[in-house]
Amino acid sequence: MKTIESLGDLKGKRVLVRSDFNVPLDADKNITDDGRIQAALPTLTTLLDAGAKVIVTAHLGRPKGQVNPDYSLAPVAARLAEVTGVKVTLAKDTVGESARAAVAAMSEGEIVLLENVRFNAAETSKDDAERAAFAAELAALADVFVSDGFGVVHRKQASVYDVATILPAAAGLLVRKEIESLSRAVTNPERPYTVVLGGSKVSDKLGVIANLLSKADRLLIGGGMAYTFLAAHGHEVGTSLLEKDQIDTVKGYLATAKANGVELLLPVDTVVAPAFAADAPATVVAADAIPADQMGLDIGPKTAALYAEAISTSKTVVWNGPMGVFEFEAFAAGTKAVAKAMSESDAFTVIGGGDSAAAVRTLGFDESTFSHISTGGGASLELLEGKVLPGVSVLEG
Ligand SMILES: Nc1ncnc2c1ncn2[C@@H]1O[C@H](COP(=O)(O)OP(=O)(O)OP(=O)(O)O)[C@@H](O)[C@H]1O
Ligand SMILES: O=C(O)[C@H](O)COP(=O)(O)O
Repeated sequence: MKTIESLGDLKGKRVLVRSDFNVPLDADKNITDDGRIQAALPTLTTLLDAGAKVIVTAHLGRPKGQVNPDYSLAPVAARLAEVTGVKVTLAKDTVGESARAAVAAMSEGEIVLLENVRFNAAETSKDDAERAAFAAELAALADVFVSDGFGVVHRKQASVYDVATILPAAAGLLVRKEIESLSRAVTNPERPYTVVLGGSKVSDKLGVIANLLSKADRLLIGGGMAYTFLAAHGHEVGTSLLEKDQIDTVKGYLATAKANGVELLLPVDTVVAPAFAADAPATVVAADAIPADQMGLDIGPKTAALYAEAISTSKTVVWNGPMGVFEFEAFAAGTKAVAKAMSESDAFTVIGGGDSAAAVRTLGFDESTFSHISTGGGASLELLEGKVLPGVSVLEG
């Protein structure tokens, strides 16, 4: 991938940077986890120090091509000014009059943040010509392009892909670091190579599981998706999350794992409750004894110990998706146990994805005890699946 250095002397140049500032906000629009903003800083400060005029484009949520103040990047602009210490101007639009005026008025060493790029329907359009026309308007604001929004490099969107075909383009430091770290786990991992998968949606992660059955030595399954696996084993799962239409596929995975010699570990016990609520009474039951009127909301303590042991004896560990409903204290122990085992391990440890990364931070773990915490959810999963990502391949050459 082309580096920022390949763009030459950037003093006085207008540099368009695509960042991923899709951060979680509370009801009062306070940023609850600014990990993605912090992760963007190395590239932004490198460009600011080089005397560039830094124009940042980013999205927040999925406003579906409509201007919607609920999805304004205003909270991000304020935080960006705090953490960079430089002047940050939020343009009222992405490529319109306000954006052009802000860029024309900016000085070297300053940032202009363009308003949510997804307020423009063309950004995510499936029509190549429509996207290209919008990308040309973005490109007209700048001299060169730096792609640094790792969380969106799996999207073939105007501000990620098309603009890189118009302007001289390079990968930012975050995109490089993410690709290097995740590649180390995907190609040639030190073994035993263990992948811990959790979260709520089995269907979203089927492609990854299929791919990992020929790559990983151990697969540890937790979170909401575990119950579809338990059902495939013939266990009753009560009112737990269950994707019935995936049971046959999952049965196939269990057979492939056996045939390939992959250790596929499922919960042996689980924490259940009568309702999905923070104050629901929690009970530990064996994985084959889930009561009909209860739902599994976390892996149980025996499972947590087994998974921690499997992690501690591995040389590469990749984790995506929480082991339980960690947002509720009563169901956070499984996620904490996995995070603790990873943080204490000497292995190359990668946390892939939004919710798991946020879980690690909100549960109070020191980020430096993990080898790499990815800022990308879908993007890191697609890399694990072995897919070519459009926002990466466009930077090669
Ligand atoms: N047993 C369970 N029942 C219901 N929900 C669960 C269960 N275990 C975990 N979850 C929920 O799964 C959610 C995370 O699922 P998701 O698949 O989106 O994870 P992720 O892959 O880390 O996210 P991202 O795609 O942002 O990277 C959490 O909000 C958590 O509360
Ligand atoms: O949150 C994410 O994973 C990225 O910002 C991508 O968002 P998207 O799934 O809406 O494209």
